[in-house]
Parts: sequence; C-alpha cells; structure tokens
Amino acid sequence: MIRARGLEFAHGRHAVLRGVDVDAADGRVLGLLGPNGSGKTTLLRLLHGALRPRRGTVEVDGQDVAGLSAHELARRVAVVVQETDHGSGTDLPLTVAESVLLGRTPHRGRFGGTTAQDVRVAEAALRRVGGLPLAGRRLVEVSGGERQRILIARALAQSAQHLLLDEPTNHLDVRYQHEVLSLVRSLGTTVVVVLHDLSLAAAYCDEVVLLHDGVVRAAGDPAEVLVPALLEPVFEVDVRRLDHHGELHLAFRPRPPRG
Ligand SMILES: Nc1ncnc2c1ncn2[C@@H]1O[C@H](COP(=O)(O)OP(=O)(O)OP(=O)(O)O)[C@@H](O)[C@H]1O
Repeated sequence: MIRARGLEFAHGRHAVLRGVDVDAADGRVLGLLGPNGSGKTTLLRLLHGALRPRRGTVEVDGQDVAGLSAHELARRVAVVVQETDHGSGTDLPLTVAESVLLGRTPHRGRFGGTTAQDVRVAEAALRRVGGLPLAGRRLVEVSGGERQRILIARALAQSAQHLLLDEPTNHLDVRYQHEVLSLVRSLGTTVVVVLHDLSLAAAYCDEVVLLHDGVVRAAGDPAEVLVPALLEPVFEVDVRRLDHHGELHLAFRPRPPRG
C-alpha cells in the first residue's frame, strides 16, 4: 500500500502540486493521468522518495518514506523512469543481462557478489518481457522499445512489492504497449503508472487519478473519471466515449482556435 496525504511541492516559487492525496492499494493498478506539466512525474518521484514534499506525507506499507534508507526503499519499491531521466543507467556500457542484474542490487549485502539465485531471477524477469534473445547485446545498441522492456525487466528483478512506472508505453509499438501493461497488471504488485493514453488507462487501470495544474480533479474508477465532463476542461479537447467490444475507448477532436 502506498498512501500519500496532503502533498505540496514547488520548484522555487512555482507550485507544482497542492493538497494531493493518493491511495495505491496492494495488487491494484493506479493510473496517474493529466496534461503535460500537470505534475504526474513530480508526484511519482514524491511517491518513491526521490523528492521530498514541502508538506504532506508518503507512506509505504504504513512507514513514512522519509524514515526509510535508500536500500530499504529499493527492496519495497521498484521504479521505471523515462530513459532520458537521470538514473535509468542506459548510458552505461553494460550488456542487457548485466543491466537486468543491477535490479538485484538491493538484495545484496555491502560486499555481496552476484549469486546463482540473482542470475535466475534476472533471467526470469528478462524472459517475462520477451527480452531473452537480447541478453548478450549491449544496452546502448538496442532500440528504444527494447530498452523500455529491459528497464521493466530490471524493475521486476528487484522483486519489490510496489512498482512505479513513468510512461512505460513510450517507444513501444501497439502490441508491446498492450503486452507490457497486461504483464504489469498480472504481477500482483501495487502498480502506480503514469499514462498519456487514456484508452490504455481505461483498459488496464483499476483506479485513476486525474491531475490538472498540480491538483487532483478527480479520482476513482476509470469508467467514472474518464468522462467528457471531467476530461474536456482538463485537456481542452472534445472527447467522445466509444464502446468497442465492451471496452471503453476515447476519441478526441481539437477545439477550433478561439477567435
Ligand atoms: N527541475 C525543475 N525546475 C523547475 N520546474 C520544474 C522542474 N521539473 C518540473 N518542473 C515543472 O513542474 C511542473 C510539473 O512537471 P511534471 O514533469 O511533474 O509534469 P508531468 O505531468 O509529468 O508532465 P509531462 O506530461 O509533460 O511529462 C511543470 O510545470 C514543469 O515545468
């Protein structure tokens, strides 16, 4: 369980998040949605302790993240950030297999080396994302979509009960967008995922939080949040809900420029 209450965050004088509450329940997929600049990545970073709030608290399994060491936190929470973000490690001269093995680091002692168990877990994680054939390749040589799946494998190898992902479908072709999200959904871990594609959010999230200008505009069941009355003022487009084989899809039309 990840629980945030009353989160406030600012870059200098620029308020980024105000009074944000989040409840990510065990084994459920929570989607963070909202327009560019609405505060999704900032919120995700607060949830895994990479940023400290000015006000408010974040608890993981009832413990304040501010009181957990980086090592303890990494055993509980695995994070897949966008590959351009600092810390994704994709610029290191590593093979794919070595990169996935890095996910095991929180499970080692200070001077502990790689164990056979680490190798087995890393291999299983790479297999789950369809990445085994890439194991011997250098990370800098794989495509953007392949790299994204490898970063997810590294997070899986971390064996944490909570998984946070920032736009994991970036760079993925349509098949892998669905494969990665159904994989993430099948893990049984708590998942908090930033998504731009609202139809994917409708298909794979149990709950969603809709952010706008750093404030939660709506939260709850995707079927109740992904409605034109809530989405149109936030995204400033016309929204239609479509039913395709019983699944909710959303279609958008730009609004004509104001005269
Ligand atoms: N390092 C920084 N310094 C100053 N302002 C920042 C910094 N990082 C982010 N911001 C600002 O904070 C606000 C929220 O940014 P954030 O990246 O959380 O939004 P987002 O919803 O994830 O956006 P996107 O969909 O474009 O990725 C934006 O106005 C952004 O310009």
